[in-house]
Amino acid sequence: MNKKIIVITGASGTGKTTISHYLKEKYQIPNVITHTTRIPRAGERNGIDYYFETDKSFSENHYLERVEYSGHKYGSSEEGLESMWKKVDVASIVVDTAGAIAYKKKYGKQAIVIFLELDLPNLAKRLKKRGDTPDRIVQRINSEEFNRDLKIPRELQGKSYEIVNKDMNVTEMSVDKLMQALNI
Ligand SMILES: Nc1nc2c(ncn2[C@@H]2O[C@H](COP(=O)(O)OP(=O)(O)O)[C@@H](O)[C@H]2O)c(=O)[nH]1
Ligand SMILES: Nc1ncnc2c1ncn2[C@@H]1O[C@H](COP(=O)(O)OP(=O)(O)O)[C@@H](O)[C@H]1O
Repeated sequence: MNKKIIVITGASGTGKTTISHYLKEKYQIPNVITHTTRIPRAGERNGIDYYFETDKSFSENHYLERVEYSGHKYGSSEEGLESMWKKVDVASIVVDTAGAIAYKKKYGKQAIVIFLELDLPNLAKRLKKRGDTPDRIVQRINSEEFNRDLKIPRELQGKSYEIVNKDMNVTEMSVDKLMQALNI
Protein backbone atom coordinates (compact mmCIF):
# COMPACT_ATOMS: atom_id res chain seq x y z
CA MET A 1 0.00 0.00 0.00
CA ASN A 2 1.71 3.20 -1.15
CA LYS A 3 -0.92 5.59 0.26
CA LYS A 4 0.15 7.83 3.13
CA ILE A 5 -1.49 10.29 5.47
CA ILE A 6 0.63 12.97 7.13
CA VAL A 7 -1.04 13.69 10.45
CA ILE A 8 -0.13 17.13 11.81
CA THR A 9 -0.79 17.54 15.51
CA GLY A 10 0.12 19.70 18.53
CA ALA A 11 -1.53 22.39 20.66
CA SER A 12 -3.38 25.40 19.23
CA GLY A 13 -1.02 27.93 17.72
CA THR A 14 1.92 25.54 17.26
CA GLY A 15 1.65 25.99 13.48
CA LYS A 16 -0.29 22.93 12.29
CA THR A 17 -2.29 24.85 9.68
CA THR A 18 0.82 26.71 8.54
CA ILE A 19 2.64 23.41 7.95
CA SER A 20 -0.33 21.93 6.10
CA HIS A 21 -0.25 24.97 3.77
CA TYR A 22 3.50 24.51 3.29
CA LEU A 23 2.97 20.85 2.33
CA LYS A 24 0.31 21.92 -0.16
CA GLU A 25 2.38 24.66 -1.75
CA LYS A 26 5.75 22.95 -1.88
CA TYR A 27 4.75 19.28 -2.29
CA GLN A 28 1.19 19.52 -3.68
CA ILE A 29 -0.03 17.51 -0.69
CA PRO A 30 -3.73 18.30 -0.16
CA ASN A 31 -5.28 18.58 3.27
CA VAL A 32 -8.30 16.49 4.27
CA ILE A 33 -10.97 18.92 5.44
CA THR A 34 -12.56 18.11 8.78
CA HIS A 35 -15.84 19.12 10.40
CA THR A 36 -16.40 21.46 13.33
CA THR A 37 -19.16 23.19 15.27
CA ARG A 38 -16.95 26.16 16.18
CA ILE A 39 -17.61 29.57 14.63
CA PRO A 40 -15.36 30.49 11.67
CA ARG A 41 -12.50 32.89 12.37
CA ALA A 42 -12.13 35.95 10.14
CA GLY A 43 -11.07 34.77 6.71
CA GLU A 44 -11.98 31.10 7.23
CA ARG A 45 -14.22 29.62 4.55
CA ASN A 46 -16.64 26.74 4.64
CA GLY A 47 -15.39 23.75 2.62
CA ILE A 48 -11.85 25.13 2.53
CA ASP A 49 -10.70 25.52 6.12
CA TYR A 50 -13.39 23.33 7.67
CA TYR A 51 -16.89 22.13 7.02
CA PHE A 52 -18.61 24.41 9.52
CA GLU A 53 -21.55 22.59 11.09
CA THR A 54 -24.41 23.14 13.47
CA ASP A 55 -24.80 20.69 16.33
CA LYS A 56 -27.54 19.01 14.30
CA SER A 57 -25.67 18.75 10.99
CA PHE A 58 -22.52 17.62 12.84
CA SER A 59 -24.40 14.74 14.41
CA GLU A 60 -25.68 13.54 11.02
CA ASN A 61 -22.19 12.69 9.64
CA HIS A 62 -20.21 9.49 10.12
CA TYR A 63 -16.78 9.92 11.64
CA LEU A 64 -13.62 7.87 11.71
CA GLU A 65 -12.89 9.72 14.94
CA ARG A 66 -14.41 12.73 16.67
CA VAL A 67 -13.47 14.82 19.69
CA GLU A 68 -14.47 17.77 21.83
CA TYR A 69 -11.79 20.46 21.99
CA SER A 70 -12.17 23.57 24.13
CA GLY A 71 -15.97 23.27 24.10
CA HIS A 72 -16.50 22.55 20.39
CA LYS A 73 -16.95 19.37 18.38
CA TYR A 74 -14.50 18.26 15.66
CA GLY A 75 -14.56 15.16 13.49
CA SER A 76 -12.98 13.58 10.42
CA SER A 77 -14.59 11.13 8.07
CA GLU A 78 -13.10 8.01 6.53
CA GLU A 79 -14.73 9.01 3.21
CA GLY A 80 -12.79 12.30 3.26
CA LEU A 81 -9.45 10.48 3.27
CA GLU A 82 -10.50 7.62 1.00
CA SER A 83 -11.75 10.01 -1.69
CA MET A 84 -8.49 11.98 -1.43
CA TRP A 85 -6.47 8.75 -1.79
CA LYS A 86 -8.31 8.06 -5.04
CA LYS A 87 -6.71 11.21 -6.44
CA VAL A 88 -3.29 11.34 -4.70
CA ASP A 89 -0.92 9.02 -2.83
CA VAL A 90 -0.15 11.42 -0.01
CA ALA A 91 -2.58 13.65 1.88
CA SER A 92 -2.34 15.55 5.16
CA ILE A 93 -4.76 16.13 8.02
CA VAL A 94 -4.67 18.50 11.01
CA VAL A 95 -6.02 17.00 14.23
CA ASP A 96 -5.56 17.13 18.00
CA THR A 97 -3.42 14.45 19.69
CA ALA A 98 -6.44 12.20 20.36
CA GLY A 99 -7.12 12.24 16.62
CA ALA A 100 -3.44 11.58 15.84
CA ILE A 101 -3.48 8.53 18.12
CA ALA A 102 -6.63 7.27 16.35
CA TYR A 103 -5.02 7.68 12.89
CA LYS A 104 -1.80 5.98 14.00
CA LYS A 105 -3.81 3.07 15.40
CA LYS A 106 -5.92 2.68 12.28
CA TYR A 107 -3.31 3.26 9.58
CA GLY A 108 -0.03 2.15 11.26
CA LYS A 109 3.00 2.87 9.06
CA GLN A 110 0.82 4.64 6.50
CA ALA A 111 0.24 7.39 9.07
CA ILE A 112 3.20 9.74 9.48
CA VAL A 113 2.69 11.87 12.56
CA ILE A 114 4.30 15.30 12.92
CA PHE A 115 4.05 16.60 16.48
CA LEU A 116 4.60 20.36 16.73
CA GLU A 117 5.55 22.09 19.93
CA LEU A 118 6.33 25.53 21.31
CA ASP A 119 6.57 27.14 24.74
CA LEU A 120 3.40 28.59 26.25
CA PRO A 121 4.38 32.33 26.24
CA ASN A 122 5.16 32.16 22.51
CA LEU A 123 1.98 30.21 21.79
CA ALA A 124 -0.12 32.86 23.55
CA LYS A 125 1.61 35.57 21.49
CA ARG A 126 0.91 33.72 18.24
CA LEU A 127 -2.77 33.21 19.06
CA LYS A 128 -3.05 36.94 19.80
CA LYS A 129 -1.24 37.87 16.59
CA ARG A 130 -3.49 35.50 14.61
CA GLY A 131 -6.40 37.63 15.78
CA ASP A 132 -8.05 35.24 18.23
CA THR A 133 -10.11 37.30 20.69
CA PRO A 134 -8.75 37.60 24.27
CA ASP A 135 -11.67 35.64 25.77
CA ARG A 136 -11.21 32.86 23.22
CA ILE A 137 -7.48 32.73 23.95
CA VAL A 138 -8.15 32.44 27.69
CA GLN A 139 -10.77 29.72 27.12
CA ARG A 140 -8.36 27.84 24.85
CA ILE A 141 -5.34 28.12 27.13
CA ASN A 142 -7.38 26.98 30.12
CA SER A 143 -8.86 24.00 28.32
CA GLU A 144 -7.84 20.50 29.32
CA GLU A 145 -7.23 19.59 25.66
CA PHE A 146 -4.84 22.48 24.97
CA ASN A 147 -2.79 21.65 28.06
CA ARG A 148 -2.76 17.94 27.22
CA ASP A 149 -1.46 18.70 23.70
CA LEU A 150 1.48 20.82 24.86
CA LYS A 151 3.43 17.59 25.44
CA ILE A 152 3.64 14.57 23.21
CA PRO A 153 1.36 11.80 24.51
CA ARG A 154 2.89 8.48 25.51
CA GLU A 155 1.08 6.71 22.64
CA LEU A 156 2.91 8.84 20.07
CA GLN A 157 6.35 8.78 21.65
CA GLY A 158 8.85 7.12 19.33
CA LYS A 159 6.19 7.05 16.60
CA SER A 160 6.21 10.73 15.61
CA TYR A 161 8.46 13.37 14.16
CA GLU A 162 8.76 16.02 16.83
CA ILE A 163 9.44 19.57 15.65
CA VAL A 164 9.84 22.64 17.86
CA ASN A 165 8.28 25.27 15.59
CA LYS A 166 10.14 28.37 16.68
CA ASP A 167 11.94 29.56 13.57
CA MET A 168 9.93 28.92 10.41
CA ASN A 169 13.06 28.38 8.27
CA VAL A 170 14.33 25.70 10.63
CA THR A 171 10.89 24.06 10.71
CA GLU A 172 10.65 24.04 6.91
CA MET A 173 14.10 22.43 6.73
CA SER A 174 12.99 19.70 9.16
CA VAL A 175 9.86 19.09 7.08
CA ASP A 176 11.95 18.97 3.87
CA LYS A 177 14.28 16.41 5.46
CA LEU A 178 11.32 14.28 6.45
CA MET A 179 9.82 14.46 2.95
CA GLN A 180 13.18 13.38 1.50
CA ALA A 181 13.43 10.48 3.92
CA LEU A 182 9.91 9.41 2.94
CA ASN A 183 10.69 9.80 -0.75
CA ILE A 184 7.92 12.35 -1.23
N1 LIG B 1 -9.39 14.75 16.47
C1 LIG B 1 -9.69 15.77 15.65
N2 LIG B 1 -9.20 16.99 15.89
C2 LIG B 1 -9.49 17.97 15.00
C3 LIG B 1 -10.28 17.76 13.86
N3 LIG B 1 -10.37 18.94 13.19
C4 LIG B 1 -9.64 19.82 13.88
N4 LIG B 1 -9.11 19.26 14.99
C5 LIG B 1 -8.26 19.85 16.03
O1 LIG B 1 -9.05 20.59 16.93
C6 LIG B 1 -8.22 21.55 17.60
C7 LIG B 1 -8.88 22.92 17.57
O2 LIG B 1 -8.91 23.38 16.24
P1 LIG B 1 -9.19 24.90 15.90
O3 LIG B 1 -10.38 25.38 16.63
O4 LIG B 1 -9.19 25.06 14.43
O5 LIG B 1 -7.98 25.67 16.57
P2 LIG B 1 -6.44 25.83 16.24
O6 LIG B 1 -5.73 24.54 16.55
O7 LIG B 1 -6.03 26.90 17.16
O8 LIG B 1 -6.31 26.23 14.81
C8 LIG B 1 -6.90 21.53 16.87
O9 LIG B 1 -6.00 20.71 17.61
C9 LIG B 1 -7.24 20.85 15.56
O10 LIG B 1 -6.13 20.20 15.00
C10 LIG B 1 -10.80 16.45 13.64
O11 LIG B 1 -11.52 16.16 12.70
N5 LIG B 1 -10.47 15.50 14.56
N1 LIG C 1 7.52 29.45 12.95
C1 LIG C 1 6.64 30.45 13.11
N2 LIG C 1 7.08 31.67 13.48
C2 LIG C 1 6.21 32.69 13.68
N3 LIG C 1 4.87 32.59 13.53
C3 LIG C 1 4.39 31.39 13.16
C4 LIG C 1 5.23 30.27 12.93
N4 LIG C 1 4.45 29.22 12.57
C5 LIG C 1 3.17 29.67 12.58
N5 LIG C 1 3.13 30.98 12.92
C6 LIG C 1 1.94 31.83 13.08
O1 LIG C 1 1.34 31.45 14.32
C7 LIG C 1 -0.09 31.49 14.23
C8 LIG C 1 -0.63 30.12 14.58
O2 LIG C 1 -0.30 29.20 13.54
P1 LIG C 1 -1.36 28.18 12.96
O3 LIG C 1 -0.72 27.50 11.80
O4 LIG C 1 -2.68 28.83 12.77
O5 LIG C 1 -1.43 27.15 14.22
P2 LIG C 1 -2.43 25.97 14.55
O6 LIG C 1 -3.06 25.52 13.26
O7 LIG C 1 -1.57 24.91 15.15
O8 LIG C 1 -3.40 26.52 15.54
C9 LIG C 1 -0.41 31.93 12.80
O9 LIG C 1 -0.67 33.33 12.81
C10 LIG C 1 0.87 31.62 12.02
O10 LIG C 1 1.04 32.49 10.93
